[in-house]
Amino acid sequence: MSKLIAPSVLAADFANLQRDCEMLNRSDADWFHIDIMDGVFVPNISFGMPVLRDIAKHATKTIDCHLMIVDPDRYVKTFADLGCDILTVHFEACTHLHRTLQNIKANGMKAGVALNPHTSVDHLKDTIKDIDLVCIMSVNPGFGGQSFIENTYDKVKELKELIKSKGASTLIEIDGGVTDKNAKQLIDAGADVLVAGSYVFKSSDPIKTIKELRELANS
Ligand SMILES: O=C(CO)[C@H](O)[C@H](O)COP(=O)(O)O
Ligand SMILES: [Fe+2]
Repeated sequence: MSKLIAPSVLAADFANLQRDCEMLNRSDADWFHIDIMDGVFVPNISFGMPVLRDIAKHATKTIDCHLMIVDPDRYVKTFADLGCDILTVHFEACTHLHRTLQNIKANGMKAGVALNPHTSVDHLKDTIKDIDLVCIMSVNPGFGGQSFIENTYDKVKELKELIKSKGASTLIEIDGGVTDKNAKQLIDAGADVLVAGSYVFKSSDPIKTIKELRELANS
C-alpha cells in the first residue's frame, strides 16, 4: 500500500479556509487531518463543529479527525454526521476504550487511537485488533509547529511488532513535527501515514511540498 500524507488543516489560513481546502483537493495529499482541541484535554482550543462542517463541505478526500477532547463518546455521532471518515480518540481520554471503539464503528467510521508521547504502545495490546489506526504523537498534543520527539522511531518499531504479533492490520500514523528530515526514517521504522501541518502550510509552495513529501515517503 502507498504511504499516505495527511496535511493538518490546523496550520491553514483560517481566513482563507476554502482556498486552502481547494488547494489540498488539487494536491497529492491523501487525507485532510483535522485537529479538534477542547482547552481541557490540551491547553489550547482549535475549532469546533461549525468549522468542521464547512471544511467537510469543500473537502473531496478522506477526513481524518483527531479529537483532543475529554469524554469523546459524547460527540461520536455528531462527528459521523459531520462527515468524518476516521475518528481518532486519545487513549488517555477514554475510560472504556473498547466501548468507544465500538461506538465509533457503529457510527460508520474507522476507529483510531492516539498515544501521547508518554504513553507506551503496550497499553494497546488487548485492543489492537479492534483499532484501524494508531496515531503516535511525536509532539505533546495541543499545538502545531513544535519540534519532533526523537524517541518516536523506537515507538513506531515497537507498535509495528505488536501489530504483527497480533495479526492486526492497523495503520500507523505519525503526528507532530514531521518534515523532509524525518519522513523517510519514520516510514522505514514502519509508519503508514504522515501528518504534516507547519511543514506544508508554512512552505512557499504547499502543493510542491506535499508532492515531494509523498514521493519521499514512497521512495
Ligand atoms: O495534533 C496536532 C497537534 O496536537 C497536529 O496535528 C500536529 O501538531 C501537526 O502540526 P505540525 O506538523 O505543525 O507539528
Ligand atoms: Fe493531529
